[in-house]
Amino acid sequence: MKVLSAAEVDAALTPARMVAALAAAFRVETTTPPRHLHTLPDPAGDATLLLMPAWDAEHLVVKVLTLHPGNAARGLATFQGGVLLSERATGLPLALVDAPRLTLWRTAGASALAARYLARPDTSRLLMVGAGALAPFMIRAHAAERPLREIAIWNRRPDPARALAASLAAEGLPARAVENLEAAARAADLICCATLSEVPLVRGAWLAPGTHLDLVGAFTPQMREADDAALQRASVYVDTPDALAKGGDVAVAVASGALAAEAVRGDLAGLCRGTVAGRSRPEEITVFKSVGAALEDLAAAVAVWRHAEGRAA
Ligand SMILES: NC(=O)C1=CN([C@@H]2O[C@H](COP(=O)(O)OP(=O)(O)OC[C@H]3O[C@@H](n4cnc5c(N)ncnc54)[C@H](OP(=O)(O)O)[C@@H]3O)[C@@H](O)[C@H]2O)C=CC1
Repeated sequence: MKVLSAAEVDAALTPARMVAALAAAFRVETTTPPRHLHTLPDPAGDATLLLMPAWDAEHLVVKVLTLHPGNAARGLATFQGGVLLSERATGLPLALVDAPRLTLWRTAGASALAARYLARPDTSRLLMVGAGALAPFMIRAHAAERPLREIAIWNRRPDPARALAASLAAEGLPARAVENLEAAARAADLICCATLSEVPLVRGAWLAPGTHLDLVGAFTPQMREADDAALQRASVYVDTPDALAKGGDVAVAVASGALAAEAVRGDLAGLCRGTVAGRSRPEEITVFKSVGAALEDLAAAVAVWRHAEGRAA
């Protein structure tokens, strides 16, 4: 069994390769049983253990991911864990892949894939809300899908936004930090949020016709990145039906009655299979809400393992 580190994940993947693997995975039949979430009591802040299984005809994965809020003070990353990739037919373990890194790649890839169907073809101005671990992956994934003229980065604390803008500019991307969120949101074609915010950051009233809003962060009912008005003005799509019941934003709006569950147009599998229509008009506002799916981990782990084995993707 290969043990594949974060650096080996980076060496194996490109945004285009990741999106292609996800597009293929969403088109075939996979099984994704409900994820397990367990609380691990911890004096430094309760930790969470997440178990996410999925399989298709050839492979199976179980992602084991822990979230220890106390780890920052210990000089360790908050998220730890691995994705165990095995042969479906025999159970033979093939690889143990760095789970936090794989999660960054597949989450960004899923949003970029959704934006293929939901963003305007002439989208050229991206606003990134948040400057944490996911932000550079989200920006690179969206930038690989379309030529971006402007990349604005807003963060609750301005310094991480400035640092991220500088490092992306050094890669040749047209990135700059901004401090006025409303002005930046009004000027954007594509707004991507990846934060831990508990209050709506992006207001529906700010969205220009034709905007695509990509909501990645809120994963509990206590979390929000966009207000109800943003969801009510938009054609809303989700990564998987889980997003209707779990997480913030869409699930919260559906639970409160602010958004009818039937108003949600469909999921990423439907978009990829052509059974759900994407954007239909240039002035339509669209929302994609993701909560993550084990089938994305499966697609990403297989792509990384195949690269490490020297096999074609
Ligand atoms: N949909 C999916 O499939 C996945 C979603 N996620 C989620 O995406 C989000 C971002 O992940 P990641 O980048 O790894 O996280 P990080 O911890 O690396 O970054 C968190 C970001 O959120 C900002 N933030 C924290 N608290 C607030 C707040 N109260 N208001 C506004 N901004 C805030 C931080 O700003 P500051 O620098 O000021 O602290 C920082 O920009 C998380 O919620 C994570 O759970 C992660 C993986 C998969």
